Amino acid sequence: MLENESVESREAEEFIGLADFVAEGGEQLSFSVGDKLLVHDKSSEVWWWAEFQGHFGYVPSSYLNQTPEDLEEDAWQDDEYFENYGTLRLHLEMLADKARTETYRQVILSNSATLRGRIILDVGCGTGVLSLFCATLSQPAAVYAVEASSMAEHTQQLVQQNGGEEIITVFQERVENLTLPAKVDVLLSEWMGNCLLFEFMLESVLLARDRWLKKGGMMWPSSACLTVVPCQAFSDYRKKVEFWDNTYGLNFSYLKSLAQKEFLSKPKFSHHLLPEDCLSSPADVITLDLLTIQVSDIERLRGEFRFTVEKSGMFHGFTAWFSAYFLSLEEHGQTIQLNTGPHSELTHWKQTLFMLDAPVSIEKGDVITGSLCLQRNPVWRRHLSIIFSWNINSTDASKIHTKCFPMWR
Ligand SMILES: NC(=[NH2+])NCCC[C@H]1O[C@@H](n2cnc3c(N)ncnc32)[C@H](O)[C@@H]1O
Repeated sequence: MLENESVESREAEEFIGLADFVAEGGEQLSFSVGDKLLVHDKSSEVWWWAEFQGHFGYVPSSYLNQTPEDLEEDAWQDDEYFENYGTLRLHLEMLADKARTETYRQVILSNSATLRGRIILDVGCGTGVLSLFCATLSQPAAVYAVEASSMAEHTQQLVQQNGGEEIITVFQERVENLTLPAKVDVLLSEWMGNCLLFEFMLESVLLARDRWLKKGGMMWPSSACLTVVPCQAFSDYRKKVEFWDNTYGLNFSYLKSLAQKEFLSKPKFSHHLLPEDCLSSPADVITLDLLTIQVSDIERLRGEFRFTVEKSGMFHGFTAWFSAYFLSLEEHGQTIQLNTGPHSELTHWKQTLFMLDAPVSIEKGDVITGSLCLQRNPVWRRHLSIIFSWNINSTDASKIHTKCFPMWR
């Protein structure tokens, strides 16, 4: 053991667990999200020799994150985050997204009578477009438009130039640090990131809800869900991996494993999934009730799925997207849905593609069962890991495949 320790104690690096890992077989080492492990040997790409609480074993490198020595930048990366939102680029992208912006406009228009005399909080108002919809399409008593970035200075101007200054008060502040004049009847926000949670602005929305939403108040969106479908992705796989088989007549297939690691280990944002590439009907795997969900719940969200393949083809991976639902303020009013999936009008989020390391040929009637886990990054608080576990036509635990996709750290 002494010899082992002297070898082990050399150049050990500290890493942090991004998600729970359950060892299969004696050689592997189990750990939970947030655990700090000492990695002694990274000679293999995929499996590292690590130590945790005096035990040694192999751990999957994709489940580990380097712990920043001293977190010189804050874990929320707020400076960079709010600097980005202080420029027009992202706001133009969101405002140019008609499906997104028109849905919110429709929600306010169809509830305009009931909004009369109410107080509305717009969390992360950006240019103030939603607050201006409230002030021009209905007669609320007040709208509190909260925006932490420097965009708020322009928002003040836009409110004045669109006749909203009687109703709308703009606050340039993080909503968590804010004292409002009164509690509110409606909390309105467009907080959804890629795969629903990325950026974790939802935490700010929930903290604002807990502090400022009146009992019986309305959350808009009221609920949201993450939807998943097994899919084909021939073009992506051809362009990223098969490309190396024949590169100007040369055989570069030696690079394919590097290509898999570089291009397939992270999710692909802004993927445009075509309906014909869906291998089965999609399923809502995770659903959030925005009135009752707690901040602690969003550390780790998990859902199961079971897909019956409806067409033979190649199983390249999974595609995910989200929907948001807006309950009516009127007793029997109609719920409005913003669906960012392949069967709805394209939005700026598009969909997110998660590719398997190697595609699997699949037949009509095959059954893909498994689970999806959204695990918040224990260090970088706006990031998460998405872990897919699945198997095909079997419930035999030994045949379960698992892949952990960091988004992004
Ligand atoms: N759907 C998204 N993924 N992002 C769109 C909304 C993001 C807007 O909310 C602002 N914002 C984000 N977090 C906060 C916060 N805690 N307090 C105030 N404004 C915020 C941010 O500056 C930006 O203008």
